Amino acid sequence: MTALTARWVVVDIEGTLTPTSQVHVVLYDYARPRLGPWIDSHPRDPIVVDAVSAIRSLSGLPDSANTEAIVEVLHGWMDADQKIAPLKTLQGLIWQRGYADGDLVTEFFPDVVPALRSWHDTGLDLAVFSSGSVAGQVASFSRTTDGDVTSLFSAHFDTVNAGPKRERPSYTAIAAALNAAGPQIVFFSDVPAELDAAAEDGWQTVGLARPGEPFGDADFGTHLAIKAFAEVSVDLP
Ligand SMILES: CSCCC(=O)C(=O)COP(=O)(O)O
Ligand SMILES: [Mg+2]
Repeated sequence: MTALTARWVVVDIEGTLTPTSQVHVVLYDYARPRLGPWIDSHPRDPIVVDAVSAIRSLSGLPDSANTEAIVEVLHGWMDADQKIAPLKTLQGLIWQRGYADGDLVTEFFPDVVPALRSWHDTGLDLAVFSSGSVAGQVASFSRTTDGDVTSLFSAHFDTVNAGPKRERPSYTAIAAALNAAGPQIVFFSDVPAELDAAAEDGWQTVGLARPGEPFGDADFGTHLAIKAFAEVSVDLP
């Protein structure tokens, strides 16, 4: 067991809290057939209008491109697992509805909720930094096989309110928003490049090398690497 001290615990979602298949299979399969109908049924929702306009400009589609062409771009991005902000925004809205309707339930790795609860009970503050939109994050924590765990988290960050996950300025922005210095934050992620960016900003970093996951055999370099949260303790200084 490795003992860490921190004020904030910041966690990634996919590959860290949930199996990658929870996102790539369950959530992506849910979103795929609903993207077109969602765009067409929300023609005046400014969030949807802005997302569609960003998709057009990022993909080089003309203003006249119809929903079918936009959905084709979105499916291509999903197939390539490109976590592009307007796609994540639309997915988040669809998942929010799916969780509210009872169609979706999040399944965490078994070590996750006991660790989150124990850190929260110890007095640590918990936050999320994921490519999934804040709306999607909150919805996915509201209906899980361990119940509603939204109250464990005091802050949520995504690529819109913080920035890309593999770039240092995103971590600088999050630390500022949390009113914390980098060394007071410990970040858990399965992606070494994300840990590198956080470490550049002075954060403590822990890699999740979960067996069977895409980064289960990755080289975590100088980052502490664990297979499950039970291998570390985090306490207040
Ligand atoms: C309901 S949030 C789903 C998470 C998601 O969409 C995603 O892309 C996960 O990426 P992460 O940065 O958490 O690895
Ligand atoms: Mg991840």
